[in-house]
Amino acid sequence: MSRPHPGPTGGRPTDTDQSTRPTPATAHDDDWRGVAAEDREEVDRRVGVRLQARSRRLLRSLLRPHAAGVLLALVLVVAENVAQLAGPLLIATAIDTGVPAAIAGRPGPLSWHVGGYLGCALATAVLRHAFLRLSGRIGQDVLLELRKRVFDHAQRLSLSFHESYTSGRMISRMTSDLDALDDLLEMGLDGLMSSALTVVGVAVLLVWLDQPLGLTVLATFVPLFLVARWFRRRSQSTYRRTRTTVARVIVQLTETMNGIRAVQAFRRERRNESIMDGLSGEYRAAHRDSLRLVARFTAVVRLFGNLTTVVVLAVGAWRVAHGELELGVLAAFLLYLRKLYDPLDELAMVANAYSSAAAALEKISGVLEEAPAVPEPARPIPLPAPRGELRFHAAGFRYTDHGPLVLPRLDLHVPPGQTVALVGATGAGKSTLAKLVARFYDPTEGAVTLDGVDLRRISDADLRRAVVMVTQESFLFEGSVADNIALGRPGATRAEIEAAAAAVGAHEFVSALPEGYDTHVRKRGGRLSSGQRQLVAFARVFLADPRVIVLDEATSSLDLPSERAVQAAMETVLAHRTALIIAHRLSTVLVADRVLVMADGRIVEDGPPVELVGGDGRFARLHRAWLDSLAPAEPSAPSGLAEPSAPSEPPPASSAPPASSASADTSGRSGQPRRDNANANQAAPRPAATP
Ligand SMILES: Nc1ncnc2c1ncn2[C@@H]1O[C@H](COP(=O)(O)OP(=O)(O)OP(=O)(O)O)[C@@H](O)[C@H]1O
Repeated sequence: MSRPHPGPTGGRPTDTDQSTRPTPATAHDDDWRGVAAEDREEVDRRVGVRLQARSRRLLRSLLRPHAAGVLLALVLVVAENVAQLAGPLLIATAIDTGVPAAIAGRPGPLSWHVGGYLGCALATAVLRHAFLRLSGRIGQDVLLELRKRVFDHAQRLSLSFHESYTSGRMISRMTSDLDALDDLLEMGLDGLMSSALTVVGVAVLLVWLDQPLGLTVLATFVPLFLVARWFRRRSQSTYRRTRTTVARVIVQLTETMNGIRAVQAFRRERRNESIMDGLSGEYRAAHRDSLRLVARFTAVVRLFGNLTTVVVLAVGAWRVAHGELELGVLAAFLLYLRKLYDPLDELAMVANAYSSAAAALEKISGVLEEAPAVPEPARPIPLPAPRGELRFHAAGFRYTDHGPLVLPRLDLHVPPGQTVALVGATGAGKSTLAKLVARFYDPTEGAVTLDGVDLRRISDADLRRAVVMVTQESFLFEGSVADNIALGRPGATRAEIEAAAAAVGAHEFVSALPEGYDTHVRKRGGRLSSGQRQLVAFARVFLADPRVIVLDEATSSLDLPSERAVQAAMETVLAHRTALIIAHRLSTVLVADRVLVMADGRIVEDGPPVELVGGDGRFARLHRAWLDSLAPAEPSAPSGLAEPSAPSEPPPASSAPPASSASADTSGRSGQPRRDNANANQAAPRPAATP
């Protein structure tokens, strides 16, 4: 099920799953695995067969735990159908024997027939009720299980999968696709079982009642079968298209709503409207095509039904007139005919729901088949007390199989407890390096180790305990402030949560909130300011107490007091830990023990910050360029360096860090010598705060 494949999601087999790595000979055969064939409306026979087999496997695995229930449902529906089918038979014998006997003064047989008919009617009602309850419960249990499987699996799929798959498509799998399956389970189990049984039962009875007429009716099944086959083939691609187009609508909706601020800020409403109109039009067209198909199919089935009734009536009447057939038998025959074609109509509906659900299952099973690109090791090496020593061993990385080499063979050693600031122009590879440390991705070549152990050999639990990445977003989940801090260490006591908040200086503002630590932060922490959100995120990390922190430090949006508070909190959190900081502010760069200047995925300078600033390397030039940019009268910054954002606006350290200003607001935690302190105090604005 979870066999890795070289798909668009970047799922790469690792050394932990060598045994299942596809060989080159099978690479072409794998072009349908996972979500690889998801956007294809037309698939060749080979792929179609495999996709259907995969869907069936999933359905079987979902139904297996309910085997006993499904069996009981089958028994109930068979019994119900028997009871229902007995009705016309009782009427036939009542007409042919019961009524004449009653006319002759013997009401006994007719009363038996009437009583039997009543019993059958009651049994039908009771059995139907029991069947519907049972099948409804099984259907909902199956859906619950599938929803849970998809959600759990999606959470474990790697960042690379979600980056290319998008949340909109995931939502589509969890909503409209599951709804399609719900429709099938709701009406399908009932419709399919009772219709199929009725058709078979009626067919047998018709032949038993009168062989020539029965066989005439059965002959019409041949063209019906051909029509059904045509419908099934056509509906597969139509429903595949319906599922794909509805997913596109949801993707567009999700993207628009997630970026509603940007949409309004850039007046993108018109453009979005035309995109949405196009996508909705495609969805409507696909849906309309499927409805047309159903309309044609049901109309043909009806036509067959009615034509057959006409033939049976004509032939039957002629035979009754010639004494070859009893009137009661003809009446029963015509009643049964109705019972034959009504379920055929229903079978058409079931086939419709089945095609829709099959297309949905194809997509859902594709997601479930995706393997995490960073799988848990089968035999992890325990890391109970990590020291925090990081090493890159000729680590190379590309985001996609054929994409550019973003990090070409990187060698790096970070001793335990060292604070390393990563600087460099945008796109230099800082975040990529940081993400490899947090194991959001595995290196394409080489290895990254923690305390000498390849990250791929460390269990998720150990790795998450040892390494924590804090991103710029400081993502807060819905829930209270305390809940959000406790994410760092689930099960932490209230006292521990408050102590963590106090350690990073968050206790004061949290206590001042209307309900203190129990205050609900609202969606994405919308109730808190960005500085407060960062403090909560730091408290979370402090509580988690990891050995290694990877920090994408961005405080450019903060006002001065908030930035100071965050800076102080950060220093508390970083103390005695190995830290890799994507430094956006010079204050951070200078408190680091070491600066790595990156360009094109390589480390081009490496040393203590004061040394680099004092030298004549890239970092020093960047620094001087920024200083130059602060003096409008003087010549502008030398070209060929990362440009400061504007002459009057200090750039983030990741572009050009000004040493001077940073010294003014750092506490000197690192104890590094400050060769530029004299400069610092006269210097100008803070680099990342307001100019
Ligand atoms: N998910 C991704 N898929 C494909 N390419 C990516 C992805 N993320 C980053 N890249 C590419 O990798 C290179 C390095 O990006 P990275 O985000 O590591 O740079 P960075 O130094 O952190 O930049 P910034 O300071 O702007 O965040 C860039 O060329 C970028 O386009």
